[in-house]
Amino acid sequence: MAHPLPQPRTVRAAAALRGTITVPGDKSISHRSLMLSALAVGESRVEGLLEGEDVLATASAMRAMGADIIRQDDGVWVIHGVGVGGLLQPETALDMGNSGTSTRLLMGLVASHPITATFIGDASLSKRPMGRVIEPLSQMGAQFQDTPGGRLPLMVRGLSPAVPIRYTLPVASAQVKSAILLAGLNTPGETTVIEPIATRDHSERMLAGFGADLTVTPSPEGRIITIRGEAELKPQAIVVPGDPSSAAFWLVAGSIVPGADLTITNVGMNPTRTGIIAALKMMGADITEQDARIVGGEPVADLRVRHAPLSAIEVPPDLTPSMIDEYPVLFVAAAFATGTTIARGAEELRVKESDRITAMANALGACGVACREYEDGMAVTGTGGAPISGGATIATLLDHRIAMSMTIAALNARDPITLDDAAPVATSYPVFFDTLEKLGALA
Ligand SMILES: O=C(O)C1=C[C@@H](OP(=O)(O)O)[C@@H](O)[C@H](O)C1
Ligand SMILES: C=C(OP(=O)(O)O)C(=O)O
Repeated sequence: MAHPLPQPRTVRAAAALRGTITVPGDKSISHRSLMLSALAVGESRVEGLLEGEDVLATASAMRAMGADIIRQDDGVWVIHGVGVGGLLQPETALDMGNSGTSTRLLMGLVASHPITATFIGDASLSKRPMGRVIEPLSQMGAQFQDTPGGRLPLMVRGLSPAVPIRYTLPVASAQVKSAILLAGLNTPGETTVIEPIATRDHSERMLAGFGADLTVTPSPEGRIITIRGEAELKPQAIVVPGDPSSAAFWLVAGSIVPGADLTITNVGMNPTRTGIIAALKMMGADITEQDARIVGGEPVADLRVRHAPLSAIEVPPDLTPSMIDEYPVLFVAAAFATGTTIARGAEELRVKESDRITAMANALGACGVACREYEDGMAVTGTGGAPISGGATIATLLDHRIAMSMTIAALNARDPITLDDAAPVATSYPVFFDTLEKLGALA
């Protein structure tokens, strides 16, 4: 969704943050809920769906391909699907806005249907690499319009029946894995993805939950995930847990603002997503997990975070996939730690909504924090808990996570920090500033 005018916003230091808050539904699970429900025959119901722009882009695209998707007044989303193999050719280009997940996963769905679709997106998405899905989906028989560099806009012509493949992921990406598995849903025979490094497993859990014939086998090469195609999906009632990637902002806020004591309820605790909690705890963060339970097949818990002195760490590279979206806010935590935190092995950060290494080095640097960029990560030298200087205007670069991370940094800065454009927050967390206000932090 294009935002015609930038929405600048200035954030000042906050007094002790205290209270109990919730975070919106998980973005990854929300996208997949809509896609799989749209492929099941019958009525699915989704509670707690993230109503952020990225997920709304998925909803519009699934409607354009034939699914009936409505939001009831009580906030429950009701979907009547078309059946696997039943997607219709969209009449106009599919506008994916800012959402890499929508784009790559939907390319997978189109790849094995006898339809053609054109994908377009905003300026940020149009710079992101699509070659990573073009390559395996081409092996399955899909055709892509000639696209030097593999960027949007991109036209995909699917093939039905498509060709099953066995594919080892060259990059640790849940989006690439999911694109192939979704293409495999409508492909005869067995489609296999080998994942040398485990990434978020929501697609596997949800495909199995919808009744697809899917197996996951650990092996020395990595996780071997096989889906038997031409499946029939059964409609489901889904409850989406709170997004741990959104909770991460409050975990860092609670850690760096003196006197803070926050409880975030109903946070998804899928182990493929909780790297940020492990990293913050290694730094000395005071985070406790309460009332661990299972909701809709996913582990959830309430998280309590209290202000605590943080110490620098070397972030273990094996945590990277389970905290890939949380590095910007981890760099903020590092800015308040004692010592120099070093994160390496995270080169994927350079191809997100912005180059998140350079974006955060520039943003924190402008606020007086010493940062050193590496090709695959960053070193950040912290204040030992004292306020950062702040007093800068930050380029948010159509990147929601840069905007929210620097908002959190502003909560313990001597001078206010201005975001040149806060609108991107709506892609994953439309009520982010409402929650800050509720906590009394938007004086
Ligand atoms: O599959 C998903 O839902 C996602 C996978 C990750 O991307 P990559 O697969 O590119 O690592 C993540 O950054 C994104 O926010 C959501
Ligand atoms: C990288 C992200 O999302 P996407 O790839 O879906 O745009 C994100 O939410 O941080």
